[in-house]
Amino acid sequence: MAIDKTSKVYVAGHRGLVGSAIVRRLQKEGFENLVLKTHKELDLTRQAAVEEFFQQEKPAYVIVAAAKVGGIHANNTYPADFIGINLQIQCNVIDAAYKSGVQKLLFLGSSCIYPKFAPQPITEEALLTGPLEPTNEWYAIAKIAGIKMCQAYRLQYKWDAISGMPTNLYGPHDNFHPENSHVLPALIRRFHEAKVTGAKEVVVWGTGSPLREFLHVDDLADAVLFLLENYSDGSHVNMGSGVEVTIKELAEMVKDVVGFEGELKWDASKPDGTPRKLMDNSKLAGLGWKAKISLKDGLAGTYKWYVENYTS
Ligand SMILES: NC(=O)C1=CN([C@@H]2O[C@H](COP(=O)(O)OP(=O)(O)OC[C@H]3O[C@@H](n4cnc5c(N)ncnc54)[C@H](OP(=O)(O)O)[C@@H]3O)[C@@H](O)[C@H]2O)C=CC1
Ligand SMILES: C[C@H]1O[C@H](OP(=O)(O)OP(=O)(O)OC[C@H]2O[C@@H](n3cnc4c(=O)[nH]c(N)nc43)[C@H](O)[C@@H]2O)[C@@H](O)[C@@H](O)C1=O
Repeated sequence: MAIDKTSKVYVAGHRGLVGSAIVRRLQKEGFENLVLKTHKELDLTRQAAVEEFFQQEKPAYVIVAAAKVGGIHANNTYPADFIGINLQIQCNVIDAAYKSGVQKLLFLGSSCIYPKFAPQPITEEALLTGPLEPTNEWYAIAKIAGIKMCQAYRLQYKWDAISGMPTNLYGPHDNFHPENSHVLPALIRRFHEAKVTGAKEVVVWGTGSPLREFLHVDDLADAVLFLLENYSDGSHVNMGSGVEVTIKELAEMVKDVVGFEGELKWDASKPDGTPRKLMDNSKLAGLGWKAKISLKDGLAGTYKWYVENYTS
C-alpha cells in the first residue's frame, strides 16, 4: 500500500551510504516530512536521548540505517564495537519507536547473518542453522538480535516491524577508508591512487577466490521503499542482485574502470572471509521487486562519484 507522502519518516543514519540513498529515493518520490539527525545531534547509543527524541518527534515510519559498519578488517579488529554499538543502537531505536507509536519500522541487517557454509544460494530459512564466519560473527550476532527483536515485538505487541537483509552494497557516499572499508570502495581508492602516483602494482587482500554478490545502493533504497509499502511479516527478506563475482574478477573490473595499467599482487596473509554468500532473492522477486543497476554501470558511476568528491 502506498505510503502517504506527507507522513513523517525518520531515516536513522542518513549521512551514510545506505541512509543517504534512502533519503534521495524518498525525496525523489515526493516525501516532504523527513526527520534527519546527525550522529552529533543524536547519539543512538544513548537510550534516554533516543527516547526523548521519539517522544518529541513521533515519526510514523522509521528506517534503521544507522549502525557501526565496516569491511572484513574492521569487523575482525573491533569486535567489541561491532557487537556492542550495534546492539545498543538497534535496541534503543526499536524500543523507543514502538513506545512512541511509530506505525511501521524497517530494520536493516546484512547477509553475514547466515552460516559460513550455508547452502547456496542462501534462503531466509538458513538463519541459525550453522556456525558463523569468524571475521564478522560479532556484527552478525547483533544483526540476528535485531531481526529477532522485530519478530518479538510483532508477536507480543502486534507491531509492524520488518527486517531486510542486504547483500554487499556500494555506491555514492560509501566509506573509502584504506583499511576499514569494504572491498569495492577500498579497491577504487587503491587503484586510483596507484594510477595517479604511477605505481607499478596494487596489492589486493586474500586469494581472490571468494565470491561476493554486489547491489548498488540506489537499488537497495528502491527495495527499502518497496518493502515498506508492500511487506508486513515477521520473517526477514533477502535483498540482493543475484549477480556474484570473484574478488579477482571484481579487482579486474575496478582496474579497468579506473584505468590502472600495472599489475595485481595478492596478499594471502589477509583473510578471505566467507568463501561464498550468494543470497536467494526469490522471496523479494516473488513480491515483485528486482535490481536494475548492473555492476559494470554501478562501478563506473561510483568511480565518477569518488573522483568528483574525494579527490582534487
Ligand atoms: N555497506 C554495506 O555493504 C552493507 C550495509 N548494510 C547495513 O546497512 C546499514 C547502513 O550501512 P552503511 O550505510 O553502509 O553504513 P555507513 O557507515 O555508511 O553509515 C552508517 C550511519 O550510521 C550513523 N551512526 C553510527 N553510529 C551512530 C550512533 N551511535 N548514533 C547515530 N548515528 C550513528 C553514522 O554516522 P557517523 O558516520 O557520523 O558515525 C552513519 O551515518 C547498516 O545497518 C548495515 O549493517 C547491510 C549489508 C551491507
Ligand atoms: C557486507 C559485509 O562485509 C564484510 O564481509 P565481507 O563480504 O568479507 O567484506 P569485505 O568487503 O571487507 O571483503 C570482501 C572480500 O574482499 C577481499 N578484499 C580484497 N582486497 C580488499 C580490500 O582492500 N579491502 C577489503 N575490505 N576487502 C578486500 C576480502 O579479503 C574479502 O575476501 C562483513 O565483515 C560484514 O560487514 C558484512 O556484512
